[in-house]
Amino acid sequence: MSIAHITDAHDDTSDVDDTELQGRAALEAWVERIAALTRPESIVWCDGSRSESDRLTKQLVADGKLIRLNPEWRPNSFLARSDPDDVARVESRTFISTTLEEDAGPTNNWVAPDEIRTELDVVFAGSMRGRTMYVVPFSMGPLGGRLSQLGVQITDSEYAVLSMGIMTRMGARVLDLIDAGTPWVATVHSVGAPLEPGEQDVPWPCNPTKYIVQFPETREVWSYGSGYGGNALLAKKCFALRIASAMGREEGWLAEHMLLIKLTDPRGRSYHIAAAFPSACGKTNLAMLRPSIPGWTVETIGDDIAWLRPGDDGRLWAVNPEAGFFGVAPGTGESTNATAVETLWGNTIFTNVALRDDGDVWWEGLTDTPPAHLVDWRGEDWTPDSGRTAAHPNSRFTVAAAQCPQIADDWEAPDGVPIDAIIFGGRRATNVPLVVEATDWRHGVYIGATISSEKTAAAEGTIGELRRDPFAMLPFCGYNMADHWAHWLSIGDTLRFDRAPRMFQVNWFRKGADGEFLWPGFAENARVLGWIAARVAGEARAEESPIGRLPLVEDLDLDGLDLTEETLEQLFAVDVDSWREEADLTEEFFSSFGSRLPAALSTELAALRYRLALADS
Ligand SMILES: Nc1nc2c(ncn2[C@@H]2O[C@H](COP(=O)(O)OP(=O)(O)OP(=O)(O)O)[C@@H](O)[C@H]2O)c(=O)[nH]1
Ligand SMILES: O=C([O-])CC(=O)C(=O)O
Ligand SMILES: [Mn+2]
Repeated sequence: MSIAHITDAHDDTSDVDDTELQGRAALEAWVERIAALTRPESIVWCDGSRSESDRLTKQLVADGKLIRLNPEWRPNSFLARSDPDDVARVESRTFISTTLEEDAGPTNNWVAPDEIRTELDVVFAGSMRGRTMYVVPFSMGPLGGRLSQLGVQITDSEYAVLSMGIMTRMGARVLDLIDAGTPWVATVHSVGAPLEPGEQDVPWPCNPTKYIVQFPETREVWSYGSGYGGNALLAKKCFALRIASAMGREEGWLAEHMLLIKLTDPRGRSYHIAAAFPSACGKTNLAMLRPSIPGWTVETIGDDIAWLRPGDDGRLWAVNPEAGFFGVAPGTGESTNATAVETLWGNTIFTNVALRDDGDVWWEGLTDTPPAHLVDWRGEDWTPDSGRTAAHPNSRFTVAAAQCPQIADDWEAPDGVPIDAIIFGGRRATNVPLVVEATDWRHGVYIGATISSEKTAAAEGTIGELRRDPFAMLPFCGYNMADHWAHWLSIGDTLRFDRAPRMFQVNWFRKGADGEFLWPGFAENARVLGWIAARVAGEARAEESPIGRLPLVEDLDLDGLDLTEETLEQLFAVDVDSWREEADLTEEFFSSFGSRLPAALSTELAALRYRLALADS
């Protein structure tokens, strides 16, 4: 490993005043200050090189923290088994710390900055004792790109360093930009498990007490106690969504929980589409779709996060700030997401999947029939009749986006790609049709603001329970959600009306009376994308309904699908009574934002009720 320098972390530098420093000097002063607080044994500046990651993986394998998979099946790939109590984001311990509580809003856990800083000072004091502290400089978005931002993560987790190396553009080149004066976001992470001299480490150090604290006003993240992705890879949800959304609000752009794709129709016309679905609701799958309908292609740009900015041309431009995928393993297989399966051929870190006897990995849904014997995600023997899943439901893969066989040629375009359509979705067993188009931008913002979805395994809590998840940003918006809606409305005002993206709502998860999904989903979702593209091109009709514009069934390409009339009807049914109840719930939800709620959204709600009343008469 090339180590830029190792400093003696025990110098007392806490009285350094670094507020006047710029560039590298400011970075170094900050690193010294964190080291003085956390007291690591040594400091390593990461350069992002292959030799660095090779050295780290070797070290982790030797320490029993990673299992090297059989290189014959999966070269340069590893399995990590987390602590069984550190398997998902912990929303109850995730805080937005702003001076005023209203600036965090009713959907965030707010905590006062001075109060939490005092607490963090206590928990971080000595938290890295006996460990190495890594300094990880990274760029979100292509280095030097117009929509890109820099950050630095300090961490005492080698797993986090390796994962950040995959998920971001990490390393020495970022330091050059910092030297040149480019601003950067400071993020600090500790697993919160200091080692006493001679103490044996555990495979997955973490702490039962966790803090994931965002300070949007000073653009900082402090994360303690967890090694899990969303809590520990601070570039991702903490920075690229929570901090970046607040930055975007000040600077006139948007940080959203969205996948990005380039869709090409049989005539060779391309459309760029952004889609927001809550965690574990199909972003990665849609991002890597292989259309079932002939002549169409989907290319992947991003699978989780998009940064969007109005261009001088009146269009909305978007970039994927990440460089890798942190995807849900279960349900990813040849028949559902062959692209992901191919992407995972090597150079992948798997977390909490099962280990096969031949040294490869397995999870529910990878193949139809499980192997006769596995070691499950907890490290215990497993057979198909064990009565439990072999992989954790939120088990994940971490892999470079460049390895995706259908990555788009423009995925790293420094100015991003122009967006033609925005899709909102969620997991709804009832009510929400397969696809509906918003009548205009304002209605689209209303749809985004009222998204609700059944809970999944991506966060702690009760799976299946319905919760509001506006813009799929409930756990990720770094400021008052009502201000986020207002920001969307004002972004709409800056776009040229004929060039603004069209907005849609989709639902792959509607169920019939038998409890089965009505829509086959996955590759067949291309049929819905086909209709969306045709709407953008002005080539498909739509039927007005109280909740928006529905396709005429004859305009949907359903060739080769085995759907009964009745199923189709159920897929598109708009039940006025249930929508009245949705409207009542929306009113209640909106009222929790008090006077911060944009008037335009109350108007949209009133208009929906009016249309429902008309439909009923
Ligand atoms: N029935 C059905 N299930 C789907 C569809 N698309 C995805 N899923 C399942 O939904 C789960 C989550 O899918 P992902 O694509 O990983 O979801 P995600 O939104 O990327 O999740 P995060 O990475 O947590 O943000 C997987 O088990 C998929 O198999 C679909 O069209 N229909
Ligand atoms: O952030 C994570 O831990 C995983 C993820 O993508 C999500 O939960 O949306
Ligand atoms: Mn995903």
